[in-house]
Amino acid sequence: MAASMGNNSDNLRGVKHIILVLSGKGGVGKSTVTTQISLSLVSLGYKVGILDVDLCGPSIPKMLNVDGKDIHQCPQGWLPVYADNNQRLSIMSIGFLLHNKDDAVVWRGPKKNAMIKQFLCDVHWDELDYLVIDTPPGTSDEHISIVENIRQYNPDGAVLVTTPQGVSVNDVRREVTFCKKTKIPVIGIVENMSGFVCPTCQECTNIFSKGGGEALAKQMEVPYLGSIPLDPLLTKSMEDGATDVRPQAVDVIVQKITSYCNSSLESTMDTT
Ligand SMILES: Nc1ncnc2c1ncn2[C@@H]1O[C@H](COP(=O)(O)OP(=O)(O)OP(=O)(O)O)[C@@H](O)[C@H]1O
Ligand code: SF4
Repeated sequence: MAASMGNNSDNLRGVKHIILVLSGKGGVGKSTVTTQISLSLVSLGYKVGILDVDLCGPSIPKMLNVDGKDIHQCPQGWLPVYADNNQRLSIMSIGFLLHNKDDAVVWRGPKKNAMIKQFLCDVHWDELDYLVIDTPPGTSDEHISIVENIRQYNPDGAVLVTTPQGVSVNDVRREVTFCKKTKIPVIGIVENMSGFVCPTCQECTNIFSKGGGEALAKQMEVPYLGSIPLDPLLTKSMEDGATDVRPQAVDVIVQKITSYCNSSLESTMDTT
């Protein structure tokens, strides 16, 4: 891991909006949704940063084809890696800092929490419209650490990712409770892997019962942002680090996220 440095608490000051991406369990597509949301924001002209704090499974660098890049330091902290030629998408991942990909898996809680704190404070993002934070699965001490370290920057809220299966939906229920307890607003729920897109004819077939995320959103009185189907072309593009396949549903979800964030910014300005 890179040399440690002092906490530069001003590094998030130039970030207009902070969004957390949470999921109740692993493998439901949290990193995919983080990446897709970010690419959609960039396509709208925003300057976006992705902070990959998934200590045990940092997958963002591979998905954006910047795996193995070296991290450089400046007086204010670590410099993120650009994932596009126009320098509108910058990435910082715990994966860049680990010599051995299995290191973080064996860390105890306090070491993980210290790492998260340093990671949130010591990355020099400069000016960003959106910082999208990919968190570890579940609701653990690590999540509390993340929330504690960003609270002073008024994060806009959390996007909760679920899949249509009942067990995943139950996990999201816990995430909603976590957000309520930690006073992080829920921007909304995304149902991922909702139906399967046939690679031959592009027909979408529902394998699991559809609509669990929407029903849960209604029940928990939080917004429903939309569903993203399981698309083998998307799996392949994520594996190859390509950024050319973005389901249409993502842009619709991002429209809802940006209008939520703009209205939360307006209401903050009204009260200041
Ligand atoms: N809508 C989708 N269509 C096709 N493939 C998808 C979709 N969502 C996720 N995947 C694939 O499923 C796998 C798991 O996704 P991802 O890594 O985003 O999950 P995760 O919840 O972040 O997992 P982890 O808990 O390990 O961080 C990846 O191979 C990804 O490409
Ligand atoms: S959706 Fe159509 S093209 Fe795809 S596998 Fe089924 S029948 Fe074949």
